[in-house]
Amino acid sequence: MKDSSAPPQNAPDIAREAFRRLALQRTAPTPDAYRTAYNEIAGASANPDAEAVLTDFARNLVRAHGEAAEFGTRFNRALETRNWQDYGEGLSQLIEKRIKKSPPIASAPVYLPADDNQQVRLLRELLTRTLTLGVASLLAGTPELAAESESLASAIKEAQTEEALNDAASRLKQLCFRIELRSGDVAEQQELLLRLFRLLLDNVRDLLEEDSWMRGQVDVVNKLIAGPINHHALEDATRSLKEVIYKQGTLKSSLAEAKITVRNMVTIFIDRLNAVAASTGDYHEKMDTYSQKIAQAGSINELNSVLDDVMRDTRTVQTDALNSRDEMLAARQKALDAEAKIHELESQLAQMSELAREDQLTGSLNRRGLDDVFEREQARAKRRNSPLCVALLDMDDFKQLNDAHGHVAGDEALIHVVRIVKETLRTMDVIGRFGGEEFLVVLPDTSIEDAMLVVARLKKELTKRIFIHNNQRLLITFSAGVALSAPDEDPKAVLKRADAALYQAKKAGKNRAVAAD
Ligand SMILES: Nc1nc2c(ncn2[C@@H]2O[C@H](COP(=O)(O)OP(=O)(O)OP(=O)(O)O)[C@@H](O)[C@H]2O)c(=O)[nH]1
Repeated sequence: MKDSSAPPQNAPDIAREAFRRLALQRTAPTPDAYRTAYNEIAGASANPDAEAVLTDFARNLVRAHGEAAEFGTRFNRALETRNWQDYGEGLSQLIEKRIKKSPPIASAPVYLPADDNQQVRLLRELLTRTLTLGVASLLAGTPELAAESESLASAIKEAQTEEALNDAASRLKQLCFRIELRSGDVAEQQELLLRLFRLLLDNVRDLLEEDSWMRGQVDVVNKLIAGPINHHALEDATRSLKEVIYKQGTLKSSLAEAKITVRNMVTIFIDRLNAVAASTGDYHEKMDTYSQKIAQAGSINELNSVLDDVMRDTRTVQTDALNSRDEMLAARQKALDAEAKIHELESQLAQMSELAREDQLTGSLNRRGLDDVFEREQARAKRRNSPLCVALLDMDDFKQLNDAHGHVAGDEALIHVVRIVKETLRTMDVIGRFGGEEFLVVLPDTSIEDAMLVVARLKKELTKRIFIHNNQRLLITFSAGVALSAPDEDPKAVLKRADAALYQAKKAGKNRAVAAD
């Protein structure tokens, strides 16, 4: 059943109630009177709580002081007379007054909550530390950016207002932008420097082609700039470069000293020869005079005195000649000693240079050394029109050997293989370490058939001279790819063919050699 005291809910009911109210009040149903009645009924019905809210608001204002209380009284009046229009106008005026009274936003500091919650405080502290300790020290090379980072950190630490924080945020953005620009510049500069350095090294290398001992130095520097440049690599390379420079410097100065000694010896030698030539020349002249005097001598006494002169002069020449002979022998000995020293020093230099081409573990050549040898042998093969072969050897199941017997056993096995290869091959054949457990053997003046026989001989030798580790006999085998180099073939292409043949050998069951196409 419908509650007759409840306000009407829908439009037809509200309209009916409006006409009823006008009739009861004996008011003429003009459009204005009808609209007022309708709105009154509809307003109460649409939001029965709105009036309560407005009443509360007015009541609170009345409790305030001054102007606010005046507005409260006005609203109360409007409520009593249900003059919503006046209430509305009053509200607008109140809002307008409040806004005008407030100072302009720019100068109104909006204080941040005094008690930032724990996380915000932590974040603020982290940002400050990042800027002072991290970013500023990374920017040590750019003092103005480092200073800005530190000043920004203290600004963030002290920021009390939203405005101060906004200001810090835009400074932070600006700083990031400047750092980005700066690091771009540094990376570019570094790249340019490296390129320049490489160019310089290449040129130096060309100039030093004949001067083999200097190549050791160039190789170390080349290695340094080839890989990824990190702190460790830089330290290692600098240390080894210093060592090489120091050793080469010492040898160079000893070599220079030895050369000076030889030169001095030669000078003395020539001086002595001159002295002998001079005294004997003089002697011959005197002898001519004496033989004339002898021929013209008219008496024994005269002849005796001439002979006395001859004897005296002869003795002088003999003494000079003996002195010269002793001095010359001594000088020759010194020259021989100096020459021996030069040979010794030169061979030391050659060894040092070889070191840069040598694999430290096995003492065979390294990749760089192999490149040089292959290039040299290819040129020689072309000149002599002789065949040149390479064999790429890869240890079989080496990982298994490492896993079962340890890495040291693996290392010793590699050394063992190199020793056997060196002892089995001719002196002109060369072995070098191509990669971890891969070796390249360069076989000059060898046809592909002979190269296959050489590899078979190596295999046999490895089974005969078995590798022993911790009193255990371990059989080491390898697979091989053998290739004949065409006269002008790019070394990379030869190796690629050898590698493909090696792959075939592995695929076919390992412990075998395959000749490349
Ligand atoms: N001890 C030692 N092991 C090395 C050295 N260089 C490479 N190795 C190891 O050699 C193993 C090569 O493994 P793989 O490439 O799987 O070859 P593999 O086990 O010989 O197998 P196959 O070639 O298929 O016969 C790896 O375990 C490397 O760690 C080295 O200098 N010393």
